[in-house]
Amino acid sequence: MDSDSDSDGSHISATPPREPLLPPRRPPQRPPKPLTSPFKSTTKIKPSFHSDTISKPNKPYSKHAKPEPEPGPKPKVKPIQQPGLASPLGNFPFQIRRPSDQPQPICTGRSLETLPAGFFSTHRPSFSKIQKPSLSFEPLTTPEITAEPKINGSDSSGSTNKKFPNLIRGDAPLPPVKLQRRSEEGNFVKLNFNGYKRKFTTKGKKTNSYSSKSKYFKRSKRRVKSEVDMESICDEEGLVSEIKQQRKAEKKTRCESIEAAVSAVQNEASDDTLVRLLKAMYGYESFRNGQVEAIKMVLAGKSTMLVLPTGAGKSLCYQIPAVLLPGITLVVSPLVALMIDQLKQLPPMIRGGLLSSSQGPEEAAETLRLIQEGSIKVLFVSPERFMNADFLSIFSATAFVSLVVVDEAHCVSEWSHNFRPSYMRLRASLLRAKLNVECILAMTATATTTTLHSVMSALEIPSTNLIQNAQLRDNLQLSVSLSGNRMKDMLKLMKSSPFLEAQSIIVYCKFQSETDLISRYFSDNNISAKSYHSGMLARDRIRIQELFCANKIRVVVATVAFGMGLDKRDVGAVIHYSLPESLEEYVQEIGRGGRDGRLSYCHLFLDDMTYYKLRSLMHSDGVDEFAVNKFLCQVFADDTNSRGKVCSLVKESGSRKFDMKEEVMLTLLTHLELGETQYLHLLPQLNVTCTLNFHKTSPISLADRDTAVAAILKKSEIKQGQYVFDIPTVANSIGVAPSDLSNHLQNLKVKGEITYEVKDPAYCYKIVEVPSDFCSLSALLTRWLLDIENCKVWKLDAMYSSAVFAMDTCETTHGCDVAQQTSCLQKKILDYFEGDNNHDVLDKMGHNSPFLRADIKVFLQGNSHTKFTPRAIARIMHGIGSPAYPSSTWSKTHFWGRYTQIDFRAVMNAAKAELMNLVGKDAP
Ligand SMILES: Nc1ncnc2c1ncn2[C@@H]1O[C@H](COP(=O)(O)OP(=O)(O)OP(=O)(O)O)[C@@H](O)[C@H]1O
Repeated sequence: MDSDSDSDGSHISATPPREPLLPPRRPPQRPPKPLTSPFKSTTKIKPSFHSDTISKPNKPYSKHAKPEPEPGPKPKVKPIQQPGLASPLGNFPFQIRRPSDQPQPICTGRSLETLPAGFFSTHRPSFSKIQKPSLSFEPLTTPEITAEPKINGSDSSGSTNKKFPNLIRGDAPLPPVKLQRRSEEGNFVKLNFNGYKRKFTTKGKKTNSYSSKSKYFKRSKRRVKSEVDMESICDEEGLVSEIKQQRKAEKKTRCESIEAAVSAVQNEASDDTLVRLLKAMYGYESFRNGQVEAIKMVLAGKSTMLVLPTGAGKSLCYQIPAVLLPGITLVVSPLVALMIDQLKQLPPMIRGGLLSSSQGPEEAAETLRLIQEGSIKVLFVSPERFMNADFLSIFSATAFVSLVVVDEAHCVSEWSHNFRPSYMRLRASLLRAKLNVECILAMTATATTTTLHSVMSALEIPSTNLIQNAQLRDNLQLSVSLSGNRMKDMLKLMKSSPFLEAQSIIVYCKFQSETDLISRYFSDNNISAKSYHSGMLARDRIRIQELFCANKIRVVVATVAFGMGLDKRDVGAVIHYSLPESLEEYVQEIGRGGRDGRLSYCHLFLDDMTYYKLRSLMHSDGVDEFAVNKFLCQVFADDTNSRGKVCSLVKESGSRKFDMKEEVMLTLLTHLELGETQYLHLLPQLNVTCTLNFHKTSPISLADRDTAVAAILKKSEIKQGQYVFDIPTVANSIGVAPSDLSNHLQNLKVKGEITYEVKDPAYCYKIVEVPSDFCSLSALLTRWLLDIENCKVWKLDAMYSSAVFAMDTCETTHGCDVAQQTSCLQKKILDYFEGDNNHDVLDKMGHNSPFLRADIKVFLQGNSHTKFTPRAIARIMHGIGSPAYPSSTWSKTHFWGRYTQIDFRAVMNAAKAELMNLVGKDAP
């Protein structure tokens, strides 16, 4: 089963350590469809995206039983220095007035220049000839922030020609580019415009393949409704048909102007022609910083790393190429909710689709049909899709990919705040091999220099192809305050200017339980608020987001699950009730504010208890070398002859056995696949334990004509008349993939031959190479995981240090007032992003306690029947549950969470010493 993530996007649960995690909800079951198999029965192979099925057993086998059918440049950023007005809350003398009612642009553009037509018809664009490449990781110049209103992010406002701090120089004219084409006769314009014309001529019909809810569909409905209204007023005067004619003519004109703009770009992709297309497609007057450069790079077939602030308009940088390039633009996105949002935001002339594991088979089949038909131009997928051979095969067989867009590209790097093992699969070599794609566009709003290095290296993006603007917009006013009672202080803040006037507000909390508590508190105090977190039903989350976007709810109190990709323009304030885990997370979250270019107020409440709690949580993914060693022994079946074998690792039991989170096991398995040596090949995840009943034909007779059934009979245990077996074991014995066996079982089920249930979700893999030295490999992997753990701790400390600096040090050293905290925080943030993950940060943790060893000793004596590792003891003392020592059991001890203020490693060392002591005493 593919596992598209729809979580908070973090290994760490958005639940306080004391609360046990709820199991994930299963999607509703769909009626089974006949699937193909490599076995005796012969049906045509169809790609399947649902390989596991759970069904209730039918009646057991009876001879007479009947089968039952089943179902660019970093803008100089100038600190905002506004005369703040005193707030009723002593600490927050915010300014009430917005500087202007005019929308403020996010960044300024620059003049666009053109090279002669045909420049690229003889040679590939050579940017090096036009602009001087400089090192991409050079520190950026000191930012300046200006709160001056600008006109729609363009230089037309008369802004100065700013220097790009990176490679794509703002002062250098960019050449037109020759479009990347597969073949000379590629009729891609026609293809796009088929889709486009359909959009404009079939009113109210589906546009994007996820379009039952798409805005275009809704727009059409609205249009129809308004037409009905008009009808009642104007019918007699015969105006209705006139209006309709007029609209038709408008659409035709628009369509023609886009068509003309597209062919102009195809003749010559110059700044002018691209601006014309921008205007025709979106109605925007000019490109924002970095956009035209990125589009040109992509059109020239050059892989590009694009780092622009939140809300700067990164999506447009793949949408325009998608219209111009011949094949499909594949957008890899980390969250299903994000994909849906992006799909909805596609302009009408771009037909989009998405594939996610939360879709039903019919929906997925319809999307695949559209891909094969060539109608889909932009396809959104999760990175997990790249493990699915059926998915990849459609691109080698029928459709081709012109461009792969890696959205939230920082997830590729283990040094980012949001590393996803599934993103490791997005290597340039792999994408080239599987999709035959040359051009990759990686986009992010938040990446440190270290993160950028690793993303660009994985995606093989040359350092000359980095387009980077300051990762912070200049219309966010930032402030921090220390709070002893955050609830009360937050209410005060909400009831005072400028928060009182803010139209829409997002409050970010760390834990799900906090969101409910706060939204209730707000509601009790006459502030319309709703909570939002990943533990809620998807439909409730969608509803809340819709109500918020329609201004029916003023405040959303959310965990990190809310907001990624949210493009509500008028969010006037973002409040952090809890400290974010990193500056990246902080920048992403405040980035939801002020997307209309107007000033947005971002306040952070700092409290030490949250910091300590988060600091403990940063250690919840850590593992010890001996656990990794044990894990490797199981993965490779402790057998040097297991090469080529298909194996599985049951998630739940494995996780308990090695005391490792499932996500950590997946990280290790992915490293074993994609590291320097390929030890294994990961297969789609499956439920591996199958309990089966025969119904129509006797098992023996069926086995006579079905090799899979024969193998099942050989490898099963019979329990209460049912056949219980391990799917990979049976698959191994007949040399097929576990997913093929699953599909075959489903076919037999549809024919009424069998019913079965599957359980035990597991990681499946094929062994490619057995490591020769388990010890050194486990040492290497542990070191790597430890570095990741340390990096997370460092990121939290950097966030905390910056907040403390702005609130405290900055005030005393530089005499800043609250309004000027913006410049202090901005400086810290920009330094952080330009640095290399080794800035000095505040160390607030204690490193010893006179009672620590004594407490550990008492704890061990009281639990002498249980085996502990130093890490397990430290986790208990820090109040973090783990698979083998769950909080449901261990939070009952009064040592639970007692030492959160002492550094985790110091507690581990003390625990190690006490354990050694104990062993010494026990020794004869
Ligand atoms: N050149 C432009 N002129 C005016 N508006 C623009 C321009 N380019 C993009 N926009 C608008 O800016 C808004 C934000 O764009 P988009 O969602 O692509 O931002 P983003 O960079 O992906 O942000 P995030 O990283 O926060 O998701 C959208 O409403 C988009 O239509």
